[in-house]
Amino acid sequence: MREQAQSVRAGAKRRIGVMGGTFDPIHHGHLVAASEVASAFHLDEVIFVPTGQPWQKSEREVSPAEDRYLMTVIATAENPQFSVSRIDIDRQGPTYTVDTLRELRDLHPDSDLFFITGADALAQILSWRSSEELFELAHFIGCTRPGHTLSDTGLPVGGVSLVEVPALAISSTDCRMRVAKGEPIWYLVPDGVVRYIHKRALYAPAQP
Ligand SMILES: Nc1ncnc2c1ncn2[C@@H]1O[C@H](COP(=O)(O)OP(=O)(O)OP(=O)(O)O)[C@@H](O)[C@H]1O
Ligand SMILES: O=C(O)c1ccc[n+]([C@@H]2O[C@H](COP(=O)([O-])O)[C@@H](O)[C@H]2O)c1
Repeated sequence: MREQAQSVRAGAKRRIGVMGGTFDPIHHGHLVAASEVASAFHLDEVIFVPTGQPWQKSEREVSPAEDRYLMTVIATAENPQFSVSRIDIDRQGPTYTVDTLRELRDLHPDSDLFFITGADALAQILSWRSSEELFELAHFIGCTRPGHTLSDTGLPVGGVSLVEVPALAISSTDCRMRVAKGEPIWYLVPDGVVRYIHKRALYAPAQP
């Protein structure tokens, strides 16, 4: 029976989760969402893809891509199912998910891609570049997030699944504000990320 299951699996396509984000900084809300979706959708792996230039966040200064990339590596290092890709930070210009998914499809032609997003990002998806093509490249999985309504209204039928994940009312904005005010972020982000933020003096108020 076990051998049969393995042979079925051997012929199956790999199932790859893609968790895109600015990750400024990465926090436990991101990690729980990725872990829950990996389990619920039987994913073989999840690739975290830090954005290069998040064009819909252009109204605020974003930390250097290299810092956001390294924090994401630190946060995911212990999980053998998780890895981090540089494709978006190494591409020039604004980051568009359609480019991310095209590149990942070319790198993993025999895999099915599942793009993982929180309720807030899912609600904006029709404003993303080439949004109609996105649903041909990947299946989208929207996760619940405290303070946001999860809905697939207006999105292609069959192109999106909605998943309830354990609620973590954590945001990168709140983490940045806490650091700026000298408040703790222990247990909101992985310990190594707390130490990295202090080492690089990220989010600290500018010196007069
Ligand atoms: N607590 C959370 N629960 C579920 N999904 C989340 C959570 N925080 C972020 N996400 C999702 O993770 C992805 C990347 O998010 P992002 O890096 O922008 O973090 P953020 O906390 O929303 O940042 P910011 O506060 O700077 O806007 C998005 O799809 C977002 O919806
Ligand atoms: O493709 C787009 O036009 C687009 C616009 C806004 C956000 N995204 C992607 O959505 C993901 C979450 O973005 P953010 O800004 O909430 O960190 C991340 O992978 C972004 O690249 C993509």
